[in-house]
Amino acid sequence: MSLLQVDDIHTYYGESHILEGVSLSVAAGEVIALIGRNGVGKTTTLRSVLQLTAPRSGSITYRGEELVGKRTHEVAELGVGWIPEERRVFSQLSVAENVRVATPKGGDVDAALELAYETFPALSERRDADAGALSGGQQQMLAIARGLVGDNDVLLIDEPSEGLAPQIVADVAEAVQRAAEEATILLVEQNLPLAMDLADRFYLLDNGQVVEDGAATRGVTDDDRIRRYLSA
Ligand SMILES: Nc1ncnc2c1ncn2[C@@H]1O[C@H](COP(=O)(O)OP(=O)(O)OP(=O)(O)O)[C@@H](O)[C@H]1O
Repeated sequence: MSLLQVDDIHTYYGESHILEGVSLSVAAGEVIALIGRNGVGKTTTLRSVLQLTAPRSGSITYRGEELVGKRTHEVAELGVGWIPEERRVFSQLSVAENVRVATPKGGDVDAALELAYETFPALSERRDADAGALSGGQQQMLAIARGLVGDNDVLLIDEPSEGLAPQIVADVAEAVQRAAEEATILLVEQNLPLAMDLADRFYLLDNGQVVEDGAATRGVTDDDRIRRYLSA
């Protein structure tokens, strides 16, 4: 049974019809990559799941429970975590404080810190540094760590490699892989080889519709049809 099921959703910004019947499913433990050119609706799909931009029609269920119609904080409370492209960390707080404030009320802060540091040893070394002083890759790790300690079973991760130098992208890839040991992941990623390395399956979006899906393998990066969809 799928953990997260998106069924024929139509999502708009005002009059602009952005998602035109997107369906996808994510099973527990999977890493799913959502790929496609700029502006095809990848971020909007994540925003739809979170009810940040609620679909006008269609259904999104999490553990069988309908999310459409819920408030975003209710979706978050069910265990759906969001790691937006802007890597939301508190730059003036230390690494440890960033993890602490992401721990749910009444949660075990020591256990959260241990999980964060065990998953990302680089964060352990910088635990007292201000988050704003971390490298881009380390900030991404911290953003993912905050998602993990927030008691989330699913993480929606938007473009984690965006704007990072190639040697740092490798750190981010490792961060996503480590997070995948703890949570199910729906990942938006423009870097096709990286997406194929990280994911079990992929969905390719074009103009607000899923046009391809399948197993995520390196062979996908050579597929002419897929490459045509991805070239601008
Ligand atoms: N707040 C908004 N108001 C109006 N239109 C928007 C808004 N956000 C996004 N759009 C439009 O919706 C479409 C889909 O955007 P979306 O961000 O989902 O694409 P994407 O596939 O994630 O691409 P990118 O990699 O550029 O983020 C684009 O045409 C975009 O211009």
